[in-house]
Amino acid sequence: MEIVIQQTAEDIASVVADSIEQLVRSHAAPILGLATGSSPLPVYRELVRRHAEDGLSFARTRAFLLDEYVGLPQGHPESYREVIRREFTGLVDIADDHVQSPDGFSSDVATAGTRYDAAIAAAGGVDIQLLGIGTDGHIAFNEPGSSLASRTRLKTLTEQTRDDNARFFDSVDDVPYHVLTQGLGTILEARHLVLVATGANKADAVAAMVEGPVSAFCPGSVLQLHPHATVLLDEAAASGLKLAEYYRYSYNHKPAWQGL
Ligand SMILES: N[C@@H]1[C@@H](O)[C@H](O)[C@@H](COP(=O)(O)O)O[C@@H]1O
Repeated sequence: MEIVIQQTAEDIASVVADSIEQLVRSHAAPILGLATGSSPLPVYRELVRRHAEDGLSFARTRAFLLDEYVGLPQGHPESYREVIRREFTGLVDIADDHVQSPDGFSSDVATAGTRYDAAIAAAGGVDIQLLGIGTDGHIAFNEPGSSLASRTRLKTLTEQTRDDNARFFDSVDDVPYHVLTQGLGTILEARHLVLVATGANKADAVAAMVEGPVSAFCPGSVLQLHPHATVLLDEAAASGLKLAEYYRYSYNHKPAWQGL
């Protein structure tokens, strides 16, 4: 796992956008894994800017979302399908039918996960998977206790996550209890994992993910098992890391050709 500490969320966005741009320009059929939440928003803003100003095209790109609420009506503004359309895919030239999400609107949520994993595999797998982390250490919607080998499936949100996400709804009572989420095993199959965390409220979860034991108790810690995982942090999110100085030193001495 590589830890990259930057001053601001915009600095992080620029580094991540470089990596995505390199993939999208060089690959015949790039596959992006997209995350919702506020952490990746500066990355999306930077990609939209590069699309508008530098001609960065996503016409050959396909995208898979990490997760989706279950029980919201189709087209609900806070469904992750709508959020990603509003924040990113609707603002660039990626075809709408090239963006897929777990079908939280399905009458058959029990099998929706299996169908979603099959769709990702049929597309050839995800090249770059963007991730955030919840204050309880969850990635996508894999709450503490999620199997490290889990596949896309129905999960129940913790009260902490429902409280954290209440800011997007009129009240916490409107936050669904259930979600469909890529499993930790599904996420591990992406070729490059890129996790972004900013702010002091993420410092404990980041420390547990990076320097704690690999444990279902902190689902983000599963990144320690991936051969190519990059964690991008601002100073506040990195403030609980014991080896922060080493991570800075290592990144500063990285060969220029290596990229993320
Ligand atoms: N399902 C999403 C996660 O993918 C995201 O990482 C997390 C943190 O969100 P934020 O970046 O807004 O803190 O929120 C939600 O629970």
